[in-house]
Amino acid sequence: MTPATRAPLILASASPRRLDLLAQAGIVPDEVRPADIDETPLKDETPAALAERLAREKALHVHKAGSFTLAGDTVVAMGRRILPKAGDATDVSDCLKLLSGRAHQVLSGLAVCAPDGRNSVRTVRSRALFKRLTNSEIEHYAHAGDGVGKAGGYAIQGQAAPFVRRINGSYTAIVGLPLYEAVSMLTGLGYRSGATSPSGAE
Ligand SMILES: Cc1cn([C@H]2C[C@H](O)[C@@H](COP(=O)(O)OP(=O)(O)OP(=O)(O)O)O2)c(=O)[nH]c1=O
Repeated sequence: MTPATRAPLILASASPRRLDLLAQAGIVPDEVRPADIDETPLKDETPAALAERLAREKALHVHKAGSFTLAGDTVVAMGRRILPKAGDATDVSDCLKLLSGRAHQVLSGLAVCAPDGRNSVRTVRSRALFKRLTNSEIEHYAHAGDGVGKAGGYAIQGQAAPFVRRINGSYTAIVGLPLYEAVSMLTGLGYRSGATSPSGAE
């Protein structure tokens, strides 16, 4: 085994959740630099294509030669319909009315830029099924503030947890960063954090 290279890691994110999730994997970025990009979907862009494009753009926006850069993007969709990142209680309530009693997809774009110029991008797909929500549950949650700033207007790690009957895929992806895939991509491009690297079966 060759000695580990230790190029710095930049997390291209303003999301405290992404930082916390990385810390769970024993990875502490050397720098956190939010990427201020336009997140408007392109005409006819699919949810998966949007998540992947935004993750790539965020990573490229802040990447510096000689560093690893990691970025993610979460898109909540019902079929081809992309739900907004909720800006206020009304958005949260509109999203929950759509999500109530139905299944939706969570598309998690991931992008890693390596110090040697290589890039890796992928999308992780998860699915969540919501219970049927009462008007009072919707209004209570919308005014609690928990869903504001979240894709699809809810946070599975917060007060919306009891709304989720079932998930398929990756819990950490729904929270904001698919950890298995993120760590695999980083280590695949040569990042060494000192923490365990993924191995064996998924
Ligand atoms: C569905 C869901 C989304 N979210 C969050 C994760 C993301 O932070 C957010 C989706 O917006 P993103 O644009 O993916 O991320 P962000 O704007 O918060 O941060 P940045 O672009 O700087 O990295 O929704 C949850 O926290 N829990 C959930 O259950």
